[in-house]
Amino acid sequence: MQANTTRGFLWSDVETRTLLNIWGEQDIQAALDGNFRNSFVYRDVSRRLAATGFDRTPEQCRVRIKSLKRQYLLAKEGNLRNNGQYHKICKFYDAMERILSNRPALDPRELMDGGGGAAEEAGDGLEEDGEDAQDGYSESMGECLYPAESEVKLEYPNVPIPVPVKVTVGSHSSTVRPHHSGQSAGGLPVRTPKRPRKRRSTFPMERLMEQFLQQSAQAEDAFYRVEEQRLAAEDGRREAEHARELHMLQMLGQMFSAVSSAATPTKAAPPPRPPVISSASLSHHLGPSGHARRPSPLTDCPGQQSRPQSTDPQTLGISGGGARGPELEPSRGGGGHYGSPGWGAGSLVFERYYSLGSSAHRGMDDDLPSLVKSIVPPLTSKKHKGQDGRIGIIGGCQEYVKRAVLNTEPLSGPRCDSYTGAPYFAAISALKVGADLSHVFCTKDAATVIKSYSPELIVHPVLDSPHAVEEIEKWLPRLHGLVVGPGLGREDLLLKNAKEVIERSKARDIPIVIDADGLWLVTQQPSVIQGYPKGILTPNIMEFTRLYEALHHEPMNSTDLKSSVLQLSGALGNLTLVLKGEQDLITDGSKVYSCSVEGSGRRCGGQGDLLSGSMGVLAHWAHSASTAGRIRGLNPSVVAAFGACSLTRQCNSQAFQRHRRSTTTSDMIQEIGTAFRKLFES
Ligand SMILES: NC(=O)C1=CN([C@@H]2O[C@H](COP(=O)(O)OP(=O)(O)OC[C@H]3O[C@@H](n4cnc5c(N)ncnc54)[C@H](O)[C@@H]3O)[C@@H](O)[C@H]2O)[C@@H](O)CC1
Ligand SMILES: Nc1ncnc2c1ncn2[C@@H]1O[C@H](COP(=O)(O)OP(=O)(O)OP(=O)(O)O)[C@@H](O)[C@H]1O
Repeated sequence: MQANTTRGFLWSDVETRTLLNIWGEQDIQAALDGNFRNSFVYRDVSRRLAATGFDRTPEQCRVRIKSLKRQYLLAKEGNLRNNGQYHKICKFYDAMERILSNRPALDPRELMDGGGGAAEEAGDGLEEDGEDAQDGYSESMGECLYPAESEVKLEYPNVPIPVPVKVTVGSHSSTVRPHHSGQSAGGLPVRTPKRPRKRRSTFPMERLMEQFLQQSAQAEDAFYRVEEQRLAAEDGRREAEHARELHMLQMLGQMFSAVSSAATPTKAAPPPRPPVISSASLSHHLGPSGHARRPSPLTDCPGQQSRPQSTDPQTLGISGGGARGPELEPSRGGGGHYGSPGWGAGSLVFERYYSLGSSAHRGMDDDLPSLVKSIVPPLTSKKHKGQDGRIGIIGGCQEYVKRAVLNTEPLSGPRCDSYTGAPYFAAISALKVGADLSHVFCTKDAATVIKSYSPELIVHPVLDSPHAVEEIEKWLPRLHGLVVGPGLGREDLLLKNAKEVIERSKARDIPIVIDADGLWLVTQQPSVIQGYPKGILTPNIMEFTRLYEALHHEPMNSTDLKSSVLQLSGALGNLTLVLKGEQDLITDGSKVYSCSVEGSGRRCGGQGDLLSGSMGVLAHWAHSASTAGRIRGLNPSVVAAFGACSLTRQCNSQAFQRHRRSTTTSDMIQEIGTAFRKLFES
């Protein structure tokens, strides 16, 4: 007698093969065919198996066979034969194939409903089959795990099939209730198969695939969630580390300044008052449009008299497009004032110099380049359009107007307020830096022209409409940053509308950058932006001088620009100021930072618009970062200003390397992507 290798409910391969040999015998198959009351057949199978040395109950045999049939069916219908996978699903595929290919069809009810009446008849009840459990089938439930979706293409014989062989029928045979009274040749009762029940069986592979795909998608989701958490944790760790380093550097800086002030007590004394020059003398120095009269913020329009005339070679007018006169070259950028070694002293003023890249800066406590890097939002697939910034530009007009005089001075002639380039430069720069949407609010006539420059811009022809403020205000809830002034012109109506928009934007806490003609407005009505923590002014030397004199009612000291910016910022309620020039001076009234990223000698018009447009985006990012606690101890507006200055200068340098003297602002805009990467993403 063959040794019984059965352990518990597990079927060994030898045992399974023996079972299959018995089950495949012709008489057994014939008895099973079309016969759903088959317990007597399995009793015979069990007896024959016992004769080979394996003790299994009839029910165990039936369940094992059922399981094997499911595996076979799955492998066969899943078309796995071609790719050789079928053996993985049905180990005994070949044996099953050999046996079942002689049968007309495989009865799904044997697989799906516990073998018809057999389960009811089997006195032993159902036992869990270890191997079946491993296969993932639930034998005890008597069900296939695959829900009904696609029909199994199985056929049933219409007529009872005679059973030509003798099968020992046990005492339970009496319980078999044939539908037909006919007898087989062997005397066994032959039953007409029941009308097929409503099929719960369906082809499982599709369902399996669906489940598999669902699970893969879930696994992928879970992976990304974990990955996001990991990145956030990493960010947090880096920020904490950075904050700690900053703190230590600050402490070191304080120690050094304490030591140095103790060593040189005379340094604490106020610097000697430098020679004073007025905007008039500066204008005289710069060109023929200078005016010696000291302006008043309320009644005077100092710039109006010094407005560029067509004779000024630096004016951007069509006729003035030639190269700047060589005699003007040194005066631009303060004629060396910015670089003057004299402006380093003064106990109130802490200087910080930065040049290209974070490694080259010589700052002690505030690592501005790194801070700018830290505010740049990551590019992830999880974001939606608009999240990285929706920026609005207030400016752009195209009209030839006779200007109404705002002061007592006579107007020296018609003035062309026709600026469509400036708002375009600002808006496209905002996009190129990384804003998702850029809106231009301009006059009706300018809109088509601006739109024609770029389809990427959203242009609103509302600035001169009777309901301009209401029209623009509708958009404010959607804007993250506002740039007021590029190409705004100086028409009363437009300035009035711009002023109202600034007021309403302040009420919404939107960062506001004011440049060009917007500064003209501030010169006349400083209160429009005074003390607003999210405001930034970006004057060039002319605009700065006008502002200074309007606020201080005295000529500006142009030899100590650092003190001047501090004073002006203080007078404007610690507003952030950027004085553009050979070095850009940035302050919020507490310290002066200097951005001296190398540019070039090329000073084409529109560079300021690139600066203000990109600053609008960076201001949004910086304030968001600050709200999220990623910038501590430093005014976010200062960080944004420093970022935009570095970027503009880097663009200038890169464009100049390619185009030399023919460099234009459009060439610089082309460089924004690479310049940004080089400065902030390397
Ligand atoms: N393509 C365009 O449409 C452009 C339009 N722009 C717009 O033109 C309007 C007037 O702007 P302006 O800048 O001409 O302002 P202003 O009308 O106040 O003129 C300033 C004067 O100062 C001179 N100046 C500027 N910086 C100087 C410096 N560092 N040293 C010596 N002189 C200096 C200029 O050459 C000019 O003569 C604004 O609305 C502005 O936005 C400019 O942004 C340039 C490009
Ligand atoms: N002498 C200089 N050397 C290097 N960079 C400079 C110099 N002067 C200005 N810049 C840079 O050019 C940018 C624009 O400054 P600019 O003085 O041209 O502004 P603007 O006159 O307002 O421009 P716009 O022509 O748009 O009105 C600033 O970011 C500044 O850093």
